[in-house]
Amino acid sequence: MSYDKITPPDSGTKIEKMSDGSLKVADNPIIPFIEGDGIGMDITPTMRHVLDSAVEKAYDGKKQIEWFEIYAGEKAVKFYGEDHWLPEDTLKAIEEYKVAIKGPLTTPVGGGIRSLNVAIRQKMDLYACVRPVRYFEGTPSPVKQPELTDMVIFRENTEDIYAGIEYQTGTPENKKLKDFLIDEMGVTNIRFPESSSLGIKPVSEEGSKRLIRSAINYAIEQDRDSVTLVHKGNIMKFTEGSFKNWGYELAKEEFDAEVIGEGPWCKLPNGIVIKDVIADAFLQQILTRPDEYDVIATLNLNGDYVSDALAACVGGIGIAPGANINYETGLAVFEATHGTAPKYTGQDKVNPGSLILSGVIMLRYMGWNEAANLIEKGIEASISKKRVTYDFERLMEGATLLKCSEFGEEIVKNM
Ligand SMILES: NC(=O)C1=CN([C@@H]2O[C@H](COP(=O)(O)OP(=O)(O)OC[C@H]3O[C@@H](n4cnc5c(N)ncnc54)[C@H](OP(=O)(O)O)[C@@H]3O)[C@@H](O)[C@H]2O)C=CC1
Ligand SMILES: O=C(O)CCC(=O)C(=O)O
Ligand SMILES: [Mg+2]
Repeated sequence: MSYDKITPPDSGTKIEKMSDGSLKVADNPIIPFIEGDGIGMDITPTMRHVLDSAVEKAYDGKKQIEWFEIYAGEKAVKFYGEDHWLPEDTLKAIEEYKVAIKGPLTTPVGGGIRSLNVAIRQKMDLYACVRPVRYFEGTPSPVKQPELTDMVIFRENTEDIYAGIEYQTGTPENKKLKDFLIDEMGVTNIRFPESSSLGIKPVSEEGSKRLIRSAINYAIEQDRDSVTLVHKGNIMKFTEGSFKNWGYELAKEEFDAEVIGEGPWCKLPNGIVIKDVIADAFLQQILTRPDEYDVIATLNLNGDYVSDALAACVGGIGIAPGANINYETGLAVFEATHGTAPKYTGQDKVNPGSLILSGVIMLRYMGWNEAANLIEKGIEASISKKRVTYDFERLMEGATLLKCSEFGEEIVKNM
């Protein structure tokens, strides 16, 4: 593949997807990375240092990641020029090297460019946003029993209102759509038609089923107890309600699930329960009875809200990791759940834990479990010694405040 402005490292090997579905990962895979805006400049170098140290230690120097910097966001504009927020080079590199990791990217509110994070997911068709939420012993938490929270969120990543089909009030497109809805579809309940902006929420059977299928497959592989479909189908009957119905249909047709009692809950032959809950009730129950939930499958916007809320239960957004995956093509981009936290940019202050743990999921995806285990051990030990960044330190008694890079060193020391 030829690139316009970037050059892959001289040494290193591409990760390949094999015909049996597995990934072929050499001892020196090339991994593209996007530094990210805002605190990206703080957390990304720390993440790379921790991953490199873990790989070196786990494999006695026999394995090594060959990092390949690619660009998006503000750094892309500096490197490629005005309006080049997501260069073609970047998409090509992700496609060519299959597995990449990124820092957060800024999205302006109410105007300006649409989300580059969402664009990467949509353009690469990374339909499953997988966000595991677990508790690390000793982490400060606002809930009484944070150790009861152990969930893996599967958030649909390509549809829903994130499709960006929106028409601002006052534009000709908005008027055209409104006229169509009122005159041809007989819509009477747009409360203030003259001043309403409009948005469209596409939710498909195919998109819902592939996401729910990946959640059920994960539950089977990881021996989990249940998969819960989280939706707001009482209000949005044909989008969120259909998501729920398609989920049960898939469980029965593809996984031989049997209906429990009157239904609609059902059970797979291996005992995994498929159930559903309305999103607002779910958001209160994750605080009151988190142990009733395990793998979660939900739509894009619900998944966004649920991710940050669950992260808060186990110590905050500073240690909430994520992955964007297409299980058919094998393409995967790993990224933290949090954003660019601009007020902390360049201060070497924030918690790099989210991006480091995203790196841990990436190592597991590559089959490098020994290195992943070392990093988790290092994080656990650093937290239990109360040597932590500001977000944990302000909530812990007797903790030592570390900078972002110092926390990275602490993890390495404790591996
Ligand atoms: N995937 C992505 O790239 C994402 C990008 N974004 C984008 O990021 C920008 C900022 O979004 P915003 O809503 O402020 O959300 P952020 O997640 O960036 O920050 C909100 C708050 O979360 C806390 N926080 C975030 N990251 C860390 C960390 N690493 N360590 C410790 N605390 C952390 C801070 O809390 P406190 O103030 O209490 O210290 C911070 O003020 C927006 O442009 C948004 O669109 C948002 C989410 C995801
Ligand atoms: O793209 C953005 O700016 C926000 C994305 C986000 O909040 C998320 O992925 O959780
Ligand atoms: Mg979010």
